[in-house]
Amino acid sequence: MPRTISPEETRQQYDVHGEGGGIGEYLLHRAKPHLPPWLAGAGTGLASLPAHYFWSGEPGVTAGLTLASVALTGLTWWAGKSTTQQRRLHSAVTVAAASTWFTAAAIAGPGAGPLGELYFIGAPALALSWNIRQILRKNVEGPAAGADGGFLEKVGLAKTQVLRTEVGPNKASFDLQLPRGELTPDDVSKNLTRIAGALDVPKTAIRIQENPDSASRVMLTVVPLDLLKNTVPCPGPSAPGESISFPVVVGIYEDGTPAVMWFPGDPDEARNAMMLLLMGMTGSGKSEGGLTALAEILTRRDVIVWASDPAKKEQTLGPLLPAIDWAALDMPSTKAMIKALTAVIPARTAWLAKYGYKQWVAACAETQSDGAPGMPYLVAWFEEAAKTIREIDDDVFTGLAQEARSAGVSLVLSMQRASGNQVSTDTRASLGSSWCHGVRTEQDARFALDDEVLDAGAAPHVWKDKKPGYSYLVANGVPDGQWATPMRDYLCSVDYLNWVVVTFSDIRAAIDPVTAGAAARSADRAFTGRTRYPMPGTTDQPETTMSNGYGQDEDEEHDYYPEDEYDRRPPNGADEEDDYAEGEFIDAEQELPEVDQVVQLAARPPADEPRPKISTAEARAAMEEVLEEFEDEGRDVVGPADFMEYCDRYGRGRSWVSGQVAQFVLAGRLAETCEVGRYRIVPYQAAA
Ligand SMILES: Nc1ncnc2c1ncn2[C@@H]1O[C@H](COP(=O)(O)OP(=O)(O)OP(=O)(O)O)[C@@H](O)[C@H]1O
Repeated sequence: MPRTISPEETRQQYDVHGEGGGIGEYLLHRAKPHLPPWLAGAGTGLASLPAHYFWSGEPGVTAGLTLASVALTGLTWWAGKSTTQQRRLHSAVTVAAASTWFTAAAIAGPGAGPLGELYFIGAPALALSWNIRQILRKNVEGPAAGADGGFLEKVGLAKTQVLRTEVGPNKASFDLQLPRGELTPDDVSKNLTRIAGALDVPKTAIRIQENPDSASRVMLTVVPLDLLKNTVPCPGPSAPGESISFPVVVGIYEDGTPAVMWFPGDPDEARNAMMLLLMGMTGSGKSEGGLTALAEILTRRDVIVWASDPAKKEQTLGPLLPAIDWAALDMPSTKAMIKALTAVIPARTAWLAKYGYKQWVAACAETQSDGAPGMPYLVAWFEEAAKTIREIDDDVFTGLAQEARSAGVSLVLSMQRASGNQVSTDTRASLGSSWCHGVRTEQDARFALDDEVLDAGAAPHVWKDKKPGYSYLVANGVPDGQWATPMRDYLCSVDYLNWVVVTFSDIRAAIDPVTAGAAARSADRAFTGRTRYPMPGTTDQPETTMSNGYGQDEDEEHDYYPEDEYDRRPPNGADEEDDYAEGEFIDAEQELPEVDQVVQLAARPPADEPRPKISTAEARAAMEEVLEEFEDEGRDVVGPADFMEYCDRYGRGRSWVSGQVAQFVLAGRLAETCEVGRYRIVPYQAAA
């Protein structure tokens, strides 16, 4: 890396070119730095003469000089411990040789025995050894090459200085001072590929961050090893049962910090509600990333999701459908959802204003002071939005995105390529946040990421579809230093998605009367008759919610919210006939055993006595009670057949009970054993 050129070096350069005076002066000047070892040698020789004159024959001095010689050598060795081993040894040998010779010369005389020869051979040899070290330490290529071996010059950043270096285990950051008025951060961005090439790392390993206070300073970050290359399974909900105003964690950055996004705005943080463009070419992992975000959202207590996927229908959203309030899986219902949103947004904004909220905050979802039910946040998620936009007037989304912010609504549009043909510049601009996965070309990347993010080193076009789940998140609340930092989306297994759907079903918010009323008036049966999907583990068929009077009369708004709207499944399910214990196989050919006695245990219930009608929530609670009773009885292992003995308490058939047992397994309350159909009870604390 370059260093500052000192006045001394400048003068040396000046003199090298022979412009500083005559030859004698030049030679003296060049020799000066090498004279000290010679002067020290000469000084030692000269000092030995008076020392011998005064001290010869004095036994005390002899002992003192010998001790001083040893002490000086020891001190040199000790003092040299912070330097290189080579320099430490060289210094100690020099001091030992000089002090020993001086002691001998002071006692016996410098000319005694071999002392004279030793001096005239040893002193120049030692002085020369120091001169050689000094010459080798000097930069033979001259100051222009710099301490970085000319690296920055090679990559087009000549005269740049490194002000600060920070080196971590897999990350090196350099604060660069560019030559003022000559280079700008743009020149660094233009040269990122050269820098990456020179360092032999991929382009995505290099990023720059401009200094907000100076256009002549940038921070260059190099992350040589790709720590994101392994799939990162979703570690579980980040804030289970909390408000949607908590951050939604969707992946990790390369330094292991979580990648988070915020859906509602926060006036204290000057953060707007998120309107998100989720983009990436086919196979880049955007749908899986979307599922990760949706799964997080669906673990929160005060948010509902409306989602549309007219292209892939149930394929993408499949496992999450039971937790989604309105899933529009064809174009007519998607259009109805958009129409409903245009009515819902002003209705919600008016409600917020009525209760004195400037924008949606967690308190909006609580019961209000006058007893009015709260209003959960609404996330409207449009998969394959390009197809939808082709079918509708694109400007609808522009208006929706602009108005949704103040209505406690976030819009998410997912598409492969937000080009001008697919989505208008206005809509793109109104979305504000983007989550960009691999794309085909740099031009495509520009549809989702601003030039400044690309200039800072973001390069999703390098990934294409070869690195699924790699992404850049440029969203409200994400510090701009992270915008060009690659992240890896968590990958959620279907089991995990099922677990989320089941585990949080009880705390998940239901739609509020204002939103439901406005949607019903606007979309009518498309909303009121929307399909509800059965919980995983049950065999119930998707069910269409009944037309329940949502409709034209505004005064009936509070009636739009029937309490048990979600418990409309027929209480006995469609499978009651199938009400026998697992493992009971009846061989029709086998002869029946003879009856030897009849035991009457209890009066039989009348054959046509209906099962008690209780809601699904009550039935689930009863199942949980039964499980707890088993636990209290000290049973370790149970199976669906055990639960069936108590089916009157749930009023449900065998397949419903089996479904619930499957849900206990998904929730970790029961664990599979090696015996099919038998499950070990996991105590509550261990299951949590
Ligand atoms: N975060 C991830 N980590 C590891 N692998 C992933 C990740 N996300 C996706 N994948 C893999 O990439 C494949 C494609 O992902 P996905 O279906 O989400 O792509 P897509 O961008 O939605 O494509 P399309 O537009 O065709 O639906 C997945 O089947 C999965 O195997």
